[in-house]
Amino acid sequence: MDEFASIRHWTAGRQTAEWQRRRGVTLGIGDDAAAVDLSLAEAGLDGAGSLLIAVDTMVETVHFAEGTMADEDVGYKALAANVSDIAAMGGVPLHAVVSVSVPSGYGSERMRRVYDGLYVCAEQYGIAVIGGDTTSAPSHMVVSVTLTGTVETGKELRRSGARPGDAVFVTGPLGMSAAGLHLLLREEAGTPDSEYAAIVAAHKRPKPSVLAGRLLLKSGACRSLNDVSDGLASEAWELAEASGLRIVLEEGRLPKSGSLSAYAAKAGIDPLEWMLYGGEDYVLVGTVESGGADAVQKAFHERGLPFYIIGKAEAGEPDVELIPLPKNWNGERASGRIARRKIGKRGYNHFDE
Ligand SMILES: Nc1ncnc2c1ncn2[C@@H]1O[C@H](COP(=O)(O)OP(=O)(O)O)[C@@H](O)[C@H]1O
Ligand SMILES: Cc1ncc(C[n+]2csc(CCOP(=O)(O)OP(=O)(O)O)c2C)c(N)n1
Ligand SMILES: [Mg+2]
Ligand SMILES: [Mg+2]
Ligand SMILES: [Mg+2]
Repeated sequence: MDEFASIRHWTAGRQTAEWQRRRGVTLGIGDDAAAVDLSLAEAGLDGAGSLLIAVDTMVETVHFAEGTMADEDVGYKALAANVSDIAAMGGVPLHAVVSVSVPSGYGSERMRRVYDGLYVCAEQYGIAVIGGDTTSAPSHMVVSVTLTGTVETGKELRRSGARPGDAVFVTGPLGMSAAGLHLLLREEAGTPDSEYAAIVAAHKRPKPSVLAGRLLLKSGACRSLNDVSDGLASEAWELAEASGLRIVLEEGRLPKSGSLSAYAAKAGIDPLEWMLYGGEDYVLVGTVESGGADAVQKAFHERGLPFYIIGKAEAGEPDVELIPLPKNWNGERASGRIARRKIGKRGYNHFDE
């Protein structure tokens, strides 16, 4: 199959013209560029919209490897990682443009499976796939997705809006993806123990919450927002630096799932390592004005969505600190309080030595 037949094989007949038209697409895959009527794409917003644009790339051996992700999972997660960035602006995802670089030995069927997963994600989040690019690659696969979205103009939730006194929250459990990756890289038997299905699923099929971002935006109480791709510590640092303040997290409030605890105990690893520095959680972290925190939490719980207050923002130089659990005390107390621990700007960094 040549390049053009392959592209048709991966994409043709996946989404109806009506599905695309509802997202403003007037010209989809097949010409020099796609065309979108933005006035249609804004439907559903509470007022005039701005265009959001994000791109994230997945590289074989860096983001996935044989044994950690099936081909379908790669396609799904390449799009889901971008959905997470649109959600982190309080926006609604709309259109995806997909670039793939494929080693010649991989064959068209394997890429079709990548697209099977990608279209599952597109269906789940209401996204129109409108174009892309295809090249060969020397030895490893690269999948890059550009995703557009829309958000009420001037209302997008930025990293820079936190203020001293805000409550810091996360919208889901932490560390599960890193634990799942640890298991997948070490599992010799093949099929992992079903007890750990949740951490494996968190790694392969993250579920970013667009609804969570929309609730935060509509609440009027959310002041800053980010998504957790590189780890809570790294993302909290981004909020602290963008907003110019100190973020103080409480270890005892960080949401920890049962399957994470069980697997960490088995692996002999402190789960806090994964919760702070693991990454790929694709939950949202941000701040709400403290007086509005209860109402936001109620709105989340009414919709069956998790919401955890995990700390607070304080005036000061950009910094991230952790109030440890009593078990981690070394007996020290600073001015009558539990000694806080500085949290380094550590997380997943592509250029770490
Ligand atoms: N090669 C690049 N050229 C221009 N901008 C970039 C490049 N790589 C990243 N950025 C920008 O830098 C910022 C941080 O990127 P990144 O850490 O990848 O964000 P995220 O973790 O949300 O995906 C984003 O605004 C992104 O658009
Ligand atoms: C085989 C393999 N090794 C390591 C990882 C862990 N990992 C790779 S990239 C990454 C961070 C997130 O990816 P990035 O490209 O930095 O996303 P962004 O911050 O741009 O959203 C993590 C934790 C993995 N997923 N798979
Ligand atoms: Mg990125
Ligand atoms: Mg992000
Ligand atoms: Mg990153």
